[in-house]
Amino acid sequence: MAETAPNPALLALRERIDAVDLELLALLNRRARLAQEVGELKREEGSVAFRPEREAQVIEGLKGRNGGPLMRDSVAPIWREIMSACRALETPTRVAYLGPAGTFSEEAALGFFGSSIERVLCANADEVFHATSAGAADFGVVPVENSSEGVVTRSLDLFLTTPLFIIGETSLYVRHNLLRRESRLEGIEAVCAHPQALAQCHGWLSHHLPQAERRPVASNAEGARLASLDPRLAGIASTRAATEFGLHVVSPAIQDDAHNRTRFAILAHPAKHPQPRQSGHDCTSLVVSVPNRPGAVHDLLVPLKQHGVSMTRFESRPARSGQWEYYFYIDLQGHPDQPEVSAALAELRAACAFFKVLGTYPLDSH
Ligand SMILES: C=C(O[C@@H]1C=C(C(=O)O)C=C[C@H]1O)C(=O)O
Repeated sequence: MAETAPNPALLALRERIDAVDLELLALLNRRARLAQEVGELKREEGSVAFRPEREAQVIEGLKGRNGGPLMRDSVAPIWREIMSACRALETPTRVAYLGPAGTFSEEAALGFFGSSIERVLCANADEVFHATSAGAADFGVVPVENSSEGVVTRSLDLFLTTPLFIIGETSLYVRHNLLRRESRLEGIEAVCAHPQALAQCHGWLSHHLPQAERRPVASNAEGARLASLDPRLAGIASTRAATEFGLHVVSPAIQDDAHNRTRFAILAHPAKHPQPRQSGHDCTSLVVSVPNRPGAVHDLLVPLKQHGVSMTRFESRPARSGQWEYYFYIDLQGHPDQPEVSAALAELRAACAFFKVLGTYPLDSH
């Protein structure tokens, strides 16, 4: 297309945008200075910098008051970045998650904390729990549930054996792409990806690459890295991973379920981070087991009904006792500071052989 002379109306509008950007920059710095003062106060009090319930309230408040034309859904990602940058002036936030760069866990971590964080890349979920327990990271991010494949069993099992608790959640639309050094499907001998991704793309792989071996590796980004080294290999990963490893997107969105979503839990150590306060839209996660007698699971649900507390999730996992015993992972709506939630929890505790609150946290505000 031939370049035309710049339209004077366009130039004038751009000048006005530049002026607004300068105002915004000055306002953001005013906000940043206030956050620094908050940081000093918190240091004097010995309290932590990151307050997920406060951040959730800021975002909810602004979404409610947004007069447009900015889209309601644009508010959360913009303010998450602003708050991330402000928080970084109080103290660095070290976040552990499954690496290498380009994983969906990284996307979840950046979506929740914003990009002003220190990244602690881990080889698997066990390492994320370990880094967060041992203090090498302030927070951990692990996948807990996928909308097409169900629970991420390793993460749930690890909740039982560590002192960590959940301080937040975030979910992502997970779009898988077939990545390769070349831009065609022919000649792919193996597809390297995380077992969850291979499962989420099972139908597509059977149809389009029936001969190719499906090779499970530690992460999708690791699969992409392997594909960048060998033209016979393909990976299944995000477009960010394609950029990271210089690969072509041979086929986009190959997951069998168009609405494929993964939910991630944000973990912290209770000795270093307080339980988030009530935000108004909270979730409480528990893991319990019941005595092995008739009606025990029914008895679990009675206190919830009696106190009008909604259950949004009920998942069972084998207790590995060899006795057909189970742990139940339960999500309730509400915060223990609400009297009905606290009463229901006390009755539940009395009905259970094992009872552990995994955390109370603001619902995902995306
Ligand atoms: C500034 C604060 O500290 C952090 C940064 C926030 C922000 O930038 O709005 C909000 C909550 C905290 O995670 C605060 O607690 O108000």
